[in-house]
Amino acid sequence: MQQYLDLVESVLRTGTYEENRTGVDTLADFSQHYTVDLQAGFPLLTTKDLSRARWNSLVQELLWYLSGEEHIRALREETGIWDAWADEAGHLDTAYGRFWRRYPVPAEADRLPGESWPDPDSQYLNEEGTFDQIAYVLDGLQHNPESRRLVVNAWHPANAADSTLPPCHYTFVFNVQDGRLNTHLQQRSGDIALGIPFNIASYALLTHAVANQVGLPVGEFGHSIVDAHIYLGKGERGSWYEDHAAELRERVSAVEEKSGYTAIREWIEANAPPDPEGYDHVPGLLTQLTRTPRDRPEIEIADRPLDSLTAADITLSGYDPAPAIDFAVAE
Ligand SMILES: Nc1nc(=O)c2c([nH]1)NC[C@@H]1CN(c3ccc(C(=O)N[C@@H](CCC(=O)O)C(=O)O)cc3)CN21
Ligand SMILES: O=c1ccn([C@H]2C[C@H](O)[C@@H](COP(=O)(O)O)O2)c(=O)[nH]1
Repeated sequence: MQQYLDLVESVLRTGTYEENRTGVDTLADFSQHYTVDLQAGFPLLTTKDLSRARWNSLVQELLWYLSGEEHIRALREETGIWDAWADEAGHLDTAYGRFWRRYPVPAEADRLPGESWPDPDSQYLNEEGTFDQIAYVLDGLQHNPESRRLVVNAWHPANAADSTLPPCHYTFVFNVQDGRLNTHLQQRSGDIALGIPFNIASYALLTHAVANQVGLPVGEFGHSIVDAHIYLGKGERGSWYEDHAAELRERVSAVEEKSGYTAIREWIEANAPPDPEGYDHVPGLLTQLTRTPRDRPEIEIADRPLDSLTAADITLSGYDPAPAIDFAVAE
């Protein structure tokens, strides 16, 4: 997907050196946006291999969001990608599905005069009194597809203020135009090497699943990322970039052929302190920039209700990626 390579290149070309809570410093760029045509194939990156365990992690993560579960007890049987942020019992400070499917609604006594809230027998309310945003948007797409209010919000300000990991992808909107289902995602913070490839594929998959459900063809995926960043490594490796970010920007800006990215990688490996664990994502992303995106794979999702979808209902075909690249996750 060329849009991903353009994003990587843009952060390398204009990003600035920033510190953050993880202790792994970043090169960060403000406000990135792109759109992807979902009719032109499924946007699973082909410039690195995301098949097998990685694809399974991605699919299971989306099914977990849709399950509405606030814990990862079932998810962690399938993948370890959320383990570092959960406690022994599998609970998280913030779980996407909890807010997608069970957004808290004020108790009657806490409602202000004149405010509108659903009737107790509303089809969107769960038995516990929470609001099912997915049921709301599915119903809207079926009965009122021209609506411009088909928003799902994972951000609860009071939870976010206290959480160790508030949602990164925090609001999405379905928007039907020209008879096609578009999805726009708003993300406050994006880990370009690890999180973003998952986020793109995950929301593309969600768009296909919802499109199937409501009988619409897929349209486009639009993605806005506020703090788009590349992790630079721990300790001395990370701080090496503080003095070399400007030179990196110049070198990337001057590249004319893909082989130029290999030369920058060699310059880093020859000069920067070692990074045995792979917390520096720049070399692996430069490798991806040397690669040409291949034809996109296709996705097929069995025709069954969203709530009963399993991984076996989702089939990826024609995926022919370049070799895998390992990146370590900053916690
Ligand atoms: N720094 C950071 N980046 C993230 O992308 C991220 C977080 N933290 N914290 C919460 C979630 C967890 N997510 C993650 C966590 C790990 C991988 C990861 O390690 N991916 C590997 C392979 C994973 C596998 O074995 O399936 C990859 O190569 O894509 C991806 C997304 C996305 N989020
Ligand atoms: O879906 C996700 C989830 C997380 N991320 C990344 C973005 C940041 O690198 C970290 C979160 O750290 P904050 O300090 O809370 O921003 O996780 C992602 O890219 N995609």
